[in-house]
Amino acid sequence: MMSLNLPIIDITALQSDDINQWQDVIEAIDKACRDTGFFYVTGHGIPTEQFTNVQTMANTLFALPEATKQKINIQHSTNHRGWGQVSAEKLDPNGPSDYKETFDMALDLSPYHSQVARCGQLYGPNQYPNIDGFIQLMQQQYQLSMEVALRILKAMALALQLPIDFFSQHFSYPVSVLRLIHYPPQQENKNGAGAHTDYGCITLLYQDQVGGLQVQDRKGNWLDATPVENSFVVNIGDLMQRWTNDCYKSTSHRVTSPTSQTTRFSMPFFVEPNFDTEVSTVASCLADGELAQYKKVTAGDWILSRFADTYEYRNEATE
Ligand SMILES: O=C(O)CCC(=O)C(=O)O
Ligand SMILES: [Fe+2]
Repeated sequence: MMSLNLPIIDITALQSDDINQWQDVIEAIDKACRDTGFFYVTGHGIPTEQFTNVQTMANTLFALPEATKQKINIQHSTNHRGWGQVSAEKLDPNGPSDYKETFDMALDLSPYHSQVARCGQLYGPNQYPNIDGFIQLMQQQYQLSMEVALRILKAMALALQLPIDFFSQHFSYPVSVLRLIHYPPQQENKNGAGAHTDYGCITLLYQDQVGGLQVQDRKGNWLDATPVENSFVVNIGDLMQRWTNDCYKSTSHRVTSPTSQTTRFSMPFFVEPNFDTEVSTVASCLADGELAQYKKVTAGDWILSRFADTYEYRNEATE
């Protein structure tokens, strides 16, 4: 398996109030988005210690007895929060089930919030395990990740000759999700997570040093996205691809399971805007007379349609 030469982009400059300082980063991000749609980001400002703490917390969660985790099973959540058992997901609908255990959290809204009435399938309360400090640490991580994401989205907007807040303005009630993933080792079947594209704007992925993430290049080859310490792997999701008329590519990726006693931890932050965000091709991504390839879509409707492909139990529930 070949390694992939994904660019490593230090985004420290995006913390500067002086946008002139952003130029090199903007150009590097723009190039990576037009090329593989995958890049590493360093200089995000989140200390290593924070990730270590979250990873320790995740280990505690996944080590709980099965019966305890069942109490917060995502299959009993109307708004897709909580613990997902091994094989609950099939990211490649035509492939085998994913060999991974998950925990999803997002914006915590009361069941009576007006957004919940708007879309109860994506908004509402979280389901948390009863572990000291868990809620606070996860909410912190969500907040910190969101700040990094919005900085990157601002750089992308500028790269696309759009107003700086073109994307970030749609994050007052985001449906973004922070997910913890535990990949147990396997002997035979090597699928950890099936080939897929992500649904949203971008994804920030923290991964430990075990490896297993693979990205498909333009020729269809699967290449290793080897771990880079203290970085996020950033990739483009479907909504951004639609917004940019394929200028920015939503690239297929998958995960192979670790073998022989190793477990792998990863933590994607799926950066997804307000449910009602209308996504239609931006003018700067169309040449004169060129037609948009995608119809206008509402972010939430798009995400729900992709969910339906991934989780069989959701279809059973709605049929
Ligand atoms: O665990 C990983 O490295 C990637 C997971 C992923 O692609 C996803 O959950 O969408
Ligand atoms: Fe993914």
